[in-house]
Amino acid sequence: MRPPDDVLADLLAGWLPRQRWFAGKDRAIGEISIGTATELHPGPAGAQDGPELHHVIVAVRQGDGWDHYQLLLGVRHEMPDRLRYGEIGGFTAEHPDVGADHPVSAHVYDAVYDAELTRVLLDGMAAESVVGPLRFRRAPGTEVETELESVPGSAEQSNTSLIFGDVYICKLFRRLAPGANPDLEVNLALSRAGCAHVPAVCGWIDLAPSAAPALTSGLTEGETGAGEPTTLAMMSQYLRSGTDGWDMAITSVRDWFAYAPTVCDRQAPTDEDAAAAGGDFAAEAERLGAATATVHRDLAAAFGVTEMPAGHVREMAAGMHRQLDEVCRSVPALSEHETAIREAFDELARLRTPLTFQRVHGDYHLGQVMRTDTGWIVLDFEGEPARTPGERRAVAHPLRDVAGMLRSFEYAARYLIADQSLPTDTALSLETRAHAWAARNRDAFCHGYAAAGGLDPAEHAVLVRAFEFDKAVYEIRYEARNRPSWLPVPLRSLAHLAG
Ligand SMILES: Nc1ncnc2c1ncn2[C@@H]1O[C@H](COP(=O)(O)OP(=O)(O)O)[C@@H](O)[C@H]1O
Ligand SMILES: O=P(O)(O)O[C@H]1O[C@H](CO)[C@@H](O[C@H]2O[C@H](CO)[C@@H](O)[C@H](O)[C@H]2O)[C@H](O)[C@H]1O
Repeated sequence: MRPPDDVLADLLAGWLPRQRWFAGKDRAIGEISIGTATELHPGPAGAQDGPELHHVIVAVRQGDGWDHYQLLLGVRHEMPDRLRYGEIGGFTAEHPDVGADHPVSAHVYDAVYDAELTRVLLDGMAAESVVGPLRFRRAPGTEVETELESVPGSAEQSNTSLIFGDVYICKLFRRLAPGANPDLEVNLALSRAGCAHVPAVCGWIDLAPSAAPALTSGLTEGETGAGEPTTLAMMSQYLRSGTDGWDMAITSVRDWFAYAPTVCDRQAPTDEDAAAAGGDFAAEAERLGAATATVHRDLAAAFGVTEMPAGHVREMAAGMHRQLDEVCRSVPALSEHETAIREAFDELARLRTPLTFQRVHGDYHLGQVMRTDTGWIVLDFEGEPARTPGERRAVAHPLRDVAGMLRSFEYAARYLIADQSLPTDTALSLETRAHAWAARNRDAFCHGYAAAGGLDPAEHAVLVRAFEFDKAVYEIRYEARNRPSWLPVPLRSLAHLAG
């Protein structure tokens, strides 16, 4: 028993825009339709009075475009308090045994909060089950433990991750794109190649190509995944000793801000200043740079490299201008920096050197790396969520990732001072310190990257500057759509970059 499609669509219209992973907060929802619905628990022969688990793909129209989201829906007659947080709404259903004459009330909710139901995912992967169009997979040579309870991850993220007993982390891709997800593809290839900087993949779930029509409404032919299975979820080894790079960086920034302003307000702090402030991140930033160069080397070995003629650089610059056109229309505050950004893109277009492209991370930032007891581990090779599937899997220049991480140092430096209500003097002093923190860690990261065999960012300043601006423009659109309250963070750091 699940809500009739029209009832579910109505309930979702109010609930979806409140979800962190919903990527359309800047536009009104025009229409919602239910694509596939697959009962995962109790299954056709199961008991009728226990909680139910349904896997549902919904298509959401906003303006002329459709997006497809994956949901795990729980259905119960009685909602325990511990699940209220995920409640989507109540509905009236036919009684399962006696039918329409005896309606019963029920609740539908986000089942990621219900450990009683999410274990079905582990069971499915352990047994390599096939349920309707859903195919559960185990990584070759891996056994999947099933007696584990899940809790949803608390990290800042665009999808939803379930942590199973500190053993596995299973990421449910929320906004689906047809075809193999690059996160799975790259992680499998890098693990196979023995790369020490990625977690082991333990299993995954995909959607059979026959169900692809549920995902392709409104897409062009090139974006429809060409008969491949679509990745729905990926389960990896949980890095229990790990700390998120973002959390580490923010701790360091906090120490830096708290330290005596007379010293920290210098534009180029010394090692002694940093040591006295405590929580210095520069040594980690340098190690992170080195790990990044190693991952780039392994990606090049696993997927190959492509020499791009100089003409391609002009096309790349044109693409950056196009994104800027679009984002300036939706976020007018960006227009203030438009001239400086366009100049950087034009300078890029004038470069005459051929460039070596390869598979890269594609959305590299401090939230995508974890410091563990064995070193830095790189996560989430999914590419930027707002890009098309083709763009996410395309080769690119490795300094694009470097620029992404440089932007992340700028973000971390300004996250704590995004509050608009700070008195002007305080804001100015903190901005100076933010700049100093970012400059120190940017330098350390670039040094580590070049020393470990990566291209030296200092020798490719035009490229790095254009990539940084391009990323900043992307971020402004991302924040407007996903986390409007964060918009001041990239806007402020952009003001600095645009000088
Ligand atoms: N293998 C892992 N072990 C421990 N924590 C992880 C692991 N993978 C991801 N995380 C945590 O989950 C967060 C989000 O992961 P990520 O793959 O970036 O998700 P999303 O694509 O939804 O942003 C990371 O920042 C990290 O804190
Ligand atoms: O990690 P995702 O693949 O979901 O990436 C998206 O979300 C990120 C935020 O969760 C976003 O990153 C931006 O915010 C980060 C701080 O939360 C910051 O470290 C990054 O530098 C900044 O770009 C990312 O852009 C987006 O694609």
